[in-house]
Amino acid sequence: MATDSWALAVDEQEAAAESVSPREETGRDGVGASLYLNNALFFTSFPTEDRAAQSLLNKLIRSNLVDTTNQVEVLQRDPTSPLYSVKSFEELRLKPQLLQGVYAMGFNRPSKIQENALPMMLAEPPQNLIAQSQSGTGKTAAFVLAMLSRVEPGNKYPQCLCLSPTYELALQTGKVIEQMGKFHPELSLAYAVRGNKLERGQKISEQIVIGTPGTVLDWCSKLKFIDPKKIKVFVLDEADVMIATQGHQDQSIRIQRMLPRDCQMLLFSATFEDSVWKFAQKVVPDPNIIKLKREEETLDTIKQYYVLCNNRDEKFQALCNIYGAITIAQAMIFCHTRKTAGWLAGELSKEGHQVALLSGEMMVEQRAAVIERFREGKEKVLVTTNVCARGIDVEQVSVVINFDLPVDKDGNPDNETYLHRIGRTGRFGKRGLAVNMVDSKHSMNILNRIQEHFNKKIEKLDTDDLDEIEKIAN
Ligand SMILES: Nc1ncnc2c1ncn2[C@@H]1O[C@H](COP(=O)(O)OP(=O)(O)OP(=O)(O)O)[C@@H](O)[C@H]1O
Repeated sequence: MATDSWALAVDEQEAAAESVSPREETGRDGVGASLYLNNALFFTSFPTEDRAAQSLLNKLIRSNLVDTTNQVEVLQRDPTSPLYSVKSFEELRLKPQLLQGVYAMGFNRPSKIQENALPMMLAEPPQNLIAQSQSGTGKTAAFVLAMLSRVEPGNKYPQCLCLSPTYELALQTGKVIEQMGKFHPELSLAYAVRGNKLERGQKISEQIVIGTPGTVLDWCSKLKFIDPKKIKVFVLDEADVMIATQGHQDQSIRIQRMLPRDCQMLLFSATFEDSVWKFAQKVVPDPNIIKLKREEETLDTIKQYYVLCNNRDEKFQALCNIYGAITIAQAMIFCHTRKTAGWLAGELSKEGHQVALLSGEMMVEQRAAVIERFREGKEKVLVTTNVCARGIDVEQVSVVINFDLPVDKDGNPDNETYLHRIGRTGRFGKRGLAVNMVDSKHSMNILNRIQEHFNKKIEKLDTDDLDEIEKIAN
C-alpha cells in the first residue's frame, strides 16, 4: 500500500539519520584527544531557531570552502606597518609537519580571509585579531593553524585555549585540530565540556584545550586544571553565537581577564552586529580587524512564477502537473507548517517521488543526515518548513517551490526569507526556477508585496496548460 511505502521511507530516513555517529574518534594518527564523554550527550535536541544548531548544521553539511569575489577589508592597529598577504601556504614558513597537515586536508592555497589573517596571526610579536566573515570561508582552519604554529609540543601543559559556544561545535573544531595536527604525534588536545570529569587536583598535560565558557572557567579558576597564566593563544570562536547564550559573555570575559597580557587574543564571528562588536572590543585589546562582506544574493538569474489555486489539494495538483510536464532534477519545497510539510511529503511519496522530509522535531544530527542524503541525490525532493531550513545553504537546487509563501509571525511578507530561499549568489549564477503557490486573496496580496519589494515581476503560470509549463523549463 502506498501509505506503507511512505512509512517505510520515513523509517529508512530515520535509520540513516541514526547511523550518523557521534564524533568521538579519539587519538587517531597524530593529535590524541582526551574525551571522556557518553554518547547520549551528543544527541541534544536544539530549539529549531537556535543559532548554534544552525551553525553546526552548516558545518556538518558543507563539503567545500565558500568562495567569494568580495574583497577583504583590513584595519590595522598600526597603519604604518606593512600589510602582508600571502597567496601560498609556503610563504608562511610553517613547521614542516604542519604544512604537511594542511596539504593532507586538501588545501592548496589560503582562502580569501586566510590570505590576510594568517600572516597577521603568525607575526612576531603576536598580534590580536578580530575577524568576521560568513560561515564556510575558512576561519576555523585559520585559527587552528595559528594555534598549532605557536604551541610547543615539548611543554606538557595547556598553551592554547579555544572557546566554543556549544559542546557540539567544540567537537567540530577539535576534529579540525586533530586533522591538521595529524603529523604532530606529540601534540594532544583536551575538551573542557560538561560531562568531562577530571579528578580534583589534577593538572592537564594537553597543550591545546577547547571547550565551552562555563567549563573552561571552572577549569581555570575553581578546579585549577589549567594555569591560565601559561596560555599563549586565546581563541574565541563563533562570537555571535556565543553572546546569544545567557552567561557566555560574562564567562568569556572572566576567562580573558585571567590570561597574561602578552597572550594573543583572536576572535571570530560570522556576523558583526553591534552587540558582537562591543563584546569583541572587551575581550580583544588593540585588535587588528579583518572583515569579509557576505556575497549578496540576487533574484536576477531566477525565473519566478506564481500559480493561482483555491486550496491545498489544488496546489498539490498544480505541483503534480509541473512534475508531469518538465524534468526536475531536484527540488526544495517549502511549507508553512510542519503538518502541511508532513502531509505533502506523504502525498508526493504516494505519487512515486523519492521524498526527504525535514521536520522540526528532528535532532540536529538527524536533520544533517537528511540534507546530506538529499545533497547526494538519494532523494529528489526535499520538503521542509522554513524554520527547519533557515540558514541552510543547498545552493545547487535549481527548482524551489513555495507551497506556502514566506510570512513573518505577524503574517506580513518575509522578503528576506523569500530571497534566501530562491536567491543565488554570483558564484552559483546558474539559472533557477521558483514557483509560488497562491491560494487566497491574502496570499495574492503577499505575493504582490514581495514583487513590489524586489521590483521583479513574478509571472502567472497556468498549470493546466502543459505547453505553457514546458516553456518555463527552457
Ligand atoms: N585554504 C583552504 N582551501 C580549501 N579548503 C579550505 C581551506 N580552508 C578551509 N577549507 C575548508 O572549507 C570549509 C570551511 O572552512 P572553515 O570551517 O574553516 O570555515 P569557517 O569560516 O570557520 O566556517 P564555520 O564557522 O561555519 O566553520 C571546511 O570544509 C574546510 O575544511
